[in-house]
Amino acid sequence: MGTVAIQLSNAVKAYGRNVVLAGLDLDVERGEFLAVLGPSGSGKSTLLRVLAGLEPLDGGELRWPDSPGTSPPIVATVFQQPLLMPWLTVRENVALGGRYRANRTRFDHQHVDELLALFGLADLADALPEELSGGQAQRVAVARAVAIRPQVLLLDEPFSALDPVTRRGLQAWLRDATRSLGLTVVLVTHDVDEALYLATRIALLDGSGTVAGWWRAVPVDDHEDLAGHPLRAELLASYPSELGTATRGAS
Ligand SMILES: Nc1ncnc2c1ncn2[C@@H]1O[C@H](COP(=O)(O)OP(=O)(O)OP(=O)(O)O)[C@@H](O)[C@H]1O
Repeated sequence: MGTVAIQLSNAVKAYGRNVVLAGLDLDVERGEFLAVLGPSGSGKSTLLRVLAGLEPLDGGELRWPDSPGTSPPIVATVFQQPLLMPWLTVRENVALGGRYRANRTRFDHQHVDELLALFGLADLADALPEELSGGQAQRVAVARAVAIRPQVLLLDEPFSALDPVTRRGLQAWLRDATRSLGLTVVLVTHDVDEALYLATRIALLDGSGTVAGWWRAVPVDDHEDLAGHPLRAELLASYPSELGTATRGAS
């Protein structure tokens, strides 16, 4: 196992009588791309909010073994919707991320320009969000998140609202971008193929608030190779058909 960046132990989270995380253990290794799979309502978004520090736990512990002292790593989160500031240009939206970091009052123009170039947004720098396609807007959202120079990037189904072709393109782009930045990534998704294309490790939630199984994965280079991916059938067979009905676990 690699160096553990985030460790969640025996996590419990309930909304009233609805117990969403029921003693869940999860670790995130530094530099990995972890995909968390699970059916709708299994607690993926809740788990991500817990990892982001946006949601307090009712039980258990969140630790950052790899960080100095007890301070958490710098974590950036991207949600299903891009949530861009509609009155700011692409450049200003991306710069906003960098400005929040360390309470900067001025934009780091060079860093913003580098990100715009890396994310293929240079030509759109002066566009407003209303002029962007869904895929372009989500790229801006990721660039804005990365502008705070995070160690960990948390992604909550960032491409779920996009058409399949755009989605594939963005998956390829995300993989290249996060690799070149050396980020630790946690992606929650209900799409087995998205997990197999992107992830170096996969956790499947069982629909009862714990993890049904873990898999090490070797991402494929081409979407066309996903149909024959050796883990695909196993993951699909293990996938809970509804909440609380995982068919079998895996190691
Ligand atoms: N803020 C909240 N208040 C009350 N209940 C919540 C809240 N957030 C989530 N829940 C409930 O927790 C459960 C898990 O929701 P969550 O959004 O984490 O699941 P999910 O796996 O991400 O689902 P989806 O794939 O549909 O987004 C659901 O029953 C949901 O209704």
